[in-house]
Amino acid sequence: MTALIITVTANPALDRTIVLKNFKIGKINRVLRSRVDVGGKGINVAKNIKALGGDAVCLGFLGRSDDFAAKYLEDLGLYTDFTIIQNPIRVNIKLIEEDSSTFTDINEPGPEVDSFEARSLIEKIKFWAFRARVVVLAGSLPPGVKDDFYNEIILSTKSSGAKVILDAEGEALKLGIKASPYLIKPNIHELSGLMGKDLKTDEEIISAALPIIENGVKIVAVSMGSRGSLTVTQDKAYFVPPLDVKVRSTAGAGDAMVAGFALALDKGLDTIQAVKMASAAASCAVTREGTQPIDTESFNNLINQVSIIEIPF
Ligand SMILES: Nc1ncnc2c1ncn2[C@@H]1O[C@H](COP(=O)(O)OP(=O)(O)O)[C@@H](O)[C@H]1O
Ligand SMILES: O=P(O)(O)OC[C@H]1O[C@](O)(COP(=O)(O)O)[C@@H](O)[C@@H]1O
Repeated sequence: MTALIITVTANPALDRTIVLKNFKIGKINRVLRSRVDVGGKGINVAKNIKALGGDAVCLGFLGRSDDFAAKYLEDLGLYTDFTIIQNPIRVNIKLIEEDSSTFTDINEPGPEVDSFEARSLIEKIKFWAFRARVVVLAGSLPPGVKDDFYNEIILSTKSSGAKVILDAEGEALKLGIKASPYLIKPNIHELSGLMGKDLKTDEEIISAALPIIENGVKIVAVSMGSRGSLTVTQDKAYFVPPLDVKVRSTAGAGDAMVAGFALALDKGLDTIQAVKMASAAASCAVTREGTQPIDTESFNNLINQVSIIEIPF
């Protein structure tokens, strides 16, 4: 078997996207249109890897009644090996207000997971990591799963040689970083939360990223929403301004970015190529409502428009 990309989604979700003209709080709101996507961070990463011509195996938790979600992913051509748990996955609301182009996420905590279920996912990940070049650990942890979940996975898959990408927040991110994943992709709010202060300037972001790199993480890719992204390595920092696209929904932009990085690492591309793929994928994602996969044609178009500005430090 050739090397694969493994994505782990501990907290999958059905993303219900609701489009309104404008949200009137305390009133009846009529929905213009809506859609449902099988999502959650690792799953979105896998959907986008597939859309870009790669292969991925989706691991994570799915409830006993959620086999439709696995079927949906298999119909997209993805491999799945979910750990089946008692309780069903959550529903997350993605609210789009057309008039103001405002995007609001309302995420449920997710199903309760017991320690036996958590242990069996860890064992599955260990098995698959030895068949993978890249392992993506992404998203929140559902109730019952301990904050050191990602930390334990990173440590226990080290000997596999697979490169781990971690996209998490809060304590799970903090503890995960201690195990030195290859790449982390916090957004600016998540990195600010980690530092305990609001990071605004490039200099502040670079200063926050460098100690993380000194501790063993190779790449800190910080997404900054409509401001683009800043990717920091041991000796270089690359700023990518946002591309000029029509933004229809920001949900899933970070996941598309991670998909670009994962695919680039899987292909053994250098950091500049990886940043290009990640940025083009993220820009593609914002042009589509909900967390549907990106499309190859616009990706191929946008990748030529990515400009990378090296920031000296
Ligand atoms: N409003 C926006 N306009 C243009 N590009 C955006 C916008 N929001 C996100 N992006 C693109 O998607 C990337 C990831 O978005 P971000 O919101 O920072 O991630 P996350 O979804 O993880 O919070 C950004 O670096 C940028 O390239
Ligand atoms: O696990 P979390 O942090 O609650 O995030 C889950 C949500 O994030 C998404 O994966 C989108 O993430 P991004 O906007 O960060 O790319 C949705 O599919 C899902 O509803």
